[in-house]
Amino acid sequence: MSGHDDADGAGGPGGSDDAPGTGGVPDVALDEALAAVAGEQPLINSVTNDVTVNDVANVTLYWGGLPVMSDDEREVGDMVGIADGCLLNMGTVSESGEETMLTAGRAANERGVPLVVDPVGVGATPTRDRVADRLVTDLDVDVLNGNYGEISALVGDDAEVRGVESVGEYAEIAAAAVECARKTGAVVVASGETDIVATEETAFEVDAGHSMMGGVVGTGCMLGVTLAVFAAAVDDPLDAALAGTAAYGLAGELAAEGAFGDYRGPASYKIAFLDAVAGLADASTPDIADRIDRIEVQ
Ligand SMILES: Nc1ncnc2c1ncn2[C@@H]1O[C@H](COP(=O)(O)OP(=O)(O)O)[C@@H](O)[C@H]1O
Ligand SMILES: Cc1ncsc1CCOP(=O)(O)O
Ligand SMILES: [Mg+2]
Repeated sequence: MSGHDDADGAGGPGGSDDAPGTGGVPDVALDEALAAVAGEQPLINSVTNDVTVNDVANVTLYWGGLPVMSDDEREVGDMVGIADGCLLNMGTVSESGEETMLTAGRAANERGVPLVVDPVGVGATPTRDRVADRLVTDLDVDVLNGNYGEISALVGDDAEVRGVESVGEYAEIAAAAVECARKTGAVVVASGETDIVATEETAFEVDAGHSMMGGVVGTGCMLGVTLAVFAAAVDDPLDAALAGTAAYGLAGELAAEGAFGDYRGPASYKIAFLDAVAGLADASTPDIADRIDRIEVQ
């Protein structure tokens, strides 16, 4: 595992710690990030929802990681302790599941295992607001992903989350993502037509993806575990979030272009998308620098 506490200080592909690339954008090498994932085969424990659990497991595997879905209070701490990354997705969280997520998250923090949180549906109900608040308050989260509505709701901005769906317009999403990063200490990925990756200081726009992705249940969940896989193999959480978000969007584009077979609608698109995730490293090693722009946020 590489984790964030490696002593080698190599910083992984690219390097936000080093000289930034053009326009203050970190110079993240996607081919190196994909190779790091393939080389390390990170074990990712996902405590996730009942709806998309199988997709989350397969995406872990297709990037080159190893999935495990331990969510039993008796063993989850041990499993996370030997893992290289951990995802907490609260999509169908129960009362006992909430405690299990906190146990898993604490084990990740104690062992320096990169932790990703997807607060699915936060903003939709008071229960979800309370669970999400506990996760981001009690745990040190490395990367937090949610759709525009969820990220806006987390910071108390106007948001409409219907069930797990983001509804409405979010003109200030970059500012909300930076505020969310300040509140949680995490690198924040706000997903939507254009993905925003934010730190406490700045925000980046990642121009990758396809509208077909919005018509498949679970693309947000699969983005979450993608971020866990990249965070496990790439030392810096910002580099990992940028590489993971861009790689995921590129897979969505390749699938939409038909590079992994014809599709007839959202169901067959999903299969092509999963194949694109599995085949991205061999299909191309694209330069993602021209897909990432810095956004000025106060
Ligand atoms: N209209 C769109 N155009 C391009 N990419 C999209 C679009 N809608 C969703 N996506 C992509 O689908 C993934 C999931 O995003 P989103 O639908 O916001 O999450 P969720 O499923 O959690 O609501 C992200 O990678 C996002 O970039
Ligand atoms: C429909 C649904 N209900 C609870 S979890 C879930 C899946 C949400 O998936 P995503 O956040 O990727 O759209
Ligand atoms: Mg989601």
